[in-house]
Amino acid sequence: MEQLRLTPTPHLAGTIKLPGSKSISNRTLLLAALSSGTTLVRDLLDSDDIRHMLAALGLLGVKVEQLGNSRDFRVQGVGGEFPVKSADLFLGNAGTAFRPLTAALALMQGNYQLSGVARMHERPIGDLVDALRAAGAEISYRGNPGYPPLAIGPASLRAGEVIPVKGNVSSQFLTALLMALPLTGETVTIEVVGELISKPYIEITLNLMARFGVQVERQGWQRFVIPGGQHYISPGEVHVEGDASSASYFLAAGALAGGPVRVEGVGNNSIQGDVKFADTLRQMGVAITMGDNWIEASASGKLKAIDVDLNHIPDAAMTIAIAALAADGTTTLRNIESWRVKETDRLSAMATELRKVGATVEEGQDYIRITPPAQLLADAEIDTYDDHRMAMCFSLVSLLGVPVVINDPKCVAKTFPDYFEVLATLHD
Ligand SMILES: O=C(O)C1=C[C@@H](OP(=O)(O)O)[C@@H](O)[C@H](O)C1
Ligand SMILES: C=C(OP(=O)(O)O)C(=O)O
Repeated sequence: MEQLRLTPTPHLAGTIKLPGSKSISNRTLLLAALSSGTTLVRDLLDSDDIRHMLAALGLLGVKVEQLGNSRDFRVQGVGGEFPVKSADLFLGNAGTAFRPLTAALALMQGNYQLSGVARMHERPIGDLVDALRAAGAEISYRGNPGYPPLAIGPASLRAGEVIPVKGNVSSQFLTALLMALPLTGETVTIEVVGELISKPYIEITLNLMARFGVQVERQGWQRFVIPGGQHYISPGEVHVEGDASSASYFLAAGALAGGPVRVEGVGNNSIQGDVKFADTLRQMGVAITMGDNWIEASASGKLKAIDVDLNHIPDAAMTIAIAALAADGTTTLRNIESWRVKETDRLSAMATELRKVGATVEEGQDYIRITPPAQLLADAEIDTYDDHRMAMCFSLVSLLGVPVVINDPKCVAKTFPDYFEVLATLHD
């Protein structure tokens, strides 16, 4: 097993340029592929999740050209229908590829097989499959009911139905329906059953759909009407902004190790909900400044313990669990049950690994309560569970005065392959 030992770095400052947003990269690739016209996608993220989407689109007959060695890509849209009608797609552990492709392929009148890594086969997809079946899709489970792998056949679409979808397990199911159902050309109503989680991700979806010419009428978070007769049309160019979840590690570094640390690529103009991570740091007493395209964090004394609902920023919320190690008391993160069905059971993993550095942790079904120790334990060997965010989060322990060992650090490849190299560019 590979291990990375990070030595204590009491003070860090500097500026980093963020890699592209995962959520925007994969949505933009799919929308560009489904649209009519050619789209120049600029500053696409370079990571495993995006490679899986690119490979899938290639197998489905979409022409995507990388411009030299840049992260700019030219996507030739297929005008609503993939030319390849039969394909076997492997999508790793990329939720932003698996869920939206399931919905789009369910409408393609072809035969497709979708699979992923073992963990992807433990991540639920039943609520999305139920919703697609209500629209007339033909989808079967090749393993356990409710989970990938899936087999998709030609649909017998039912026009004019109201499609119900549960919103309490993953917002990606609603995102997938929103992106795919305009392909039917019919007016479609999607009704969210129960409380919708991770709401800001739906704003990203609607924003990008609008850029590709498809408008959705919404009544709050409960009802989404896609008027018929709309088609995705390339806007010509889409720039992928920096990843706001990846920004959280550097902003936390500024908060824990003096700073100032500035991230470039997200700011006031961002369409990503995870920029709100900065507000939570502010609540903890961190000094935050923000421009249209940058955010800066620096420490201003000991962090304050907080009790917060973080349902709106489930990914960046993990970084708050680490900031809690530097707080003046017990911090409680609430309404984060979706952590249990992500790259690993993150509530259990976070509790186990925080205890290794000496924290007292209470793990609830949908919350975690963290009390820092008087003295952090040195050289804790942190297991990462093939979860990029576990590795990136626990790297920050080295900013709290003790060395830390990260097991299997390469799992950061899911969203941020050169994370540790970029972290090392911050200086004393
Ligand atoms: O739509 C998206 O781009 C995402 C939605 C969130 O998932 P859930 O809606 O499952 O919480 C988030 O955790 C994931 O990393 C990306
Ligand atoms: C939950 C995550 O990924 P996915 O897009 O696979 O759901 C994540 O990146 O934290």
